Amino acid sequence: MEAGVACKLNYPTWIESERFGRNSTGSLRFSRIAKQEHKARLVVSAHFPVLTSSNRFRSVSFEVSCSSSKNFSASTIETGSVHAPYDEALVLKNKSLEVEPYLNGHSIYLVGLMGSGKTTVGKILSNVLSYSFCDRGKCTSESIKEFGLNKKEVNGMSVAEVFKLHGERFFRKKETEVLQRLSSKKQLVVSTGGGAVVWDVNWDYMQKKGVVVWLDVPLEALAQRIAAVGTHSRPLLHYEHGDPYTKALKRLSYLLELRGKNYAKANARVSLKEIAGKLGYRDVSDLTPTEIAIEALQQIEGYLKEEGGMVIAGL
Ligand SMILES: Nc1ncnc2c1ncn2[C@@H]1O[C@H](COP(=O)(O)OP(=O)(O)O)[C@@H](O)[C@H]1O
Ligand SMILES: O=C(O)C1=C[C@@H](OP(=O)(O)O)[C@@H](O)[C@H](O)C1
Repeated sequence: MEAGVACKLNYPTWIESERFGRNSTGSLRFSRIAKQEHKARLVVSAHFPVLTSSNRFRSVSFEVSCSSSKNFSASTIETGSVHAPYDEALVLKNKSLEVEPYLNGHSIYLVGLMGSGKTTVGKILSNVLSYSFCDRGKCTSESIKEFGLNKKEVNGMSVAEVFKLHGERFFRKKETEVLQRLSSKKQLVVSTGGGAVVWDVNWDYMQKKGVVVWLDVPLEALAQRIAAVGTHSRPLLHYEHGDPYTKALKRLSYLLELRGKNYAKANARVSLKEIAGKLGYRDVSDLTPTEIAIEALQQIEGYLKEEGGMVIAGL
């Protein structure tokens, strides 16, 4: 009987379709009742190892045991291993469902140096949580579109032009005005500008109904990303000389020294170095934006759990 039941059940398909969670290593048990034949209960115990950058599949070793309504003592009918894909979209969705009750409508404000992925990761978070995405001021939801300020443009001018015509202080004041207006809204993911952390008043606005998350990316990785897209839209890099990578690295090192303590005030920190280490990757550039978004949710959950849930004023 056992062999017959076992043949009809495709364990690899089960294993691939089950929720593995995000732990880098661990084990799971799950069971199915086979209704046909003799009402047999099959239990699969699966053990999965650390992910490596060279292989986004997990080699899952499993043991299948079977018991029936007539014979309760389980006997092992098969052991083996399968290659189960790591479905990051599914893991992200599951994580967002887990975090939502703790988040309870709090907005998420992403902070970090320019190029740290606030826009890229922010869009992923807003999609999975069904929150509006705001690239500083301009949001995807109609009701808040009137803010009309976004990263690339201020009143029709590029950020670089605003810096040139009106100076950095004018830009910062606009940034603060926008954060003030966003601060009364819930269910937003806001990609702030790299310098938004410097003015204390901005923290009051971001934390009024929001959790602040710092995307902590190594400087070399940031410089590489910026060099790949050019420095034209980031006026603070124009002060330096050299090729785009060198310009970015020099200025970002200076900015990190200046702002490091401000970023460290964030409620949750997403360290790319730490995620890469946890997942067994050699380099932070192996991380996908979705993997970073998953870690962001994980850190937000940790923070909110520690804070005893919904402590943010006004929620
Ligand atoms: N995890 C990542 N891996 C590789 N490139 C990334 C990653 N996240 C963002 N980028 C790239 O880096 C650049 C800056 O990202 P962006 O999201 O605009 O950063 P920010 O909004 O913090 O300035 C973009 O070209 C983007 O495609
Ligand atoms: O670090 C900063 O002070 C700035 C970062 C830029 O935004 P990103 O962080 O989106 O690049 C932009 O706001 C402006 O160039 C100033």
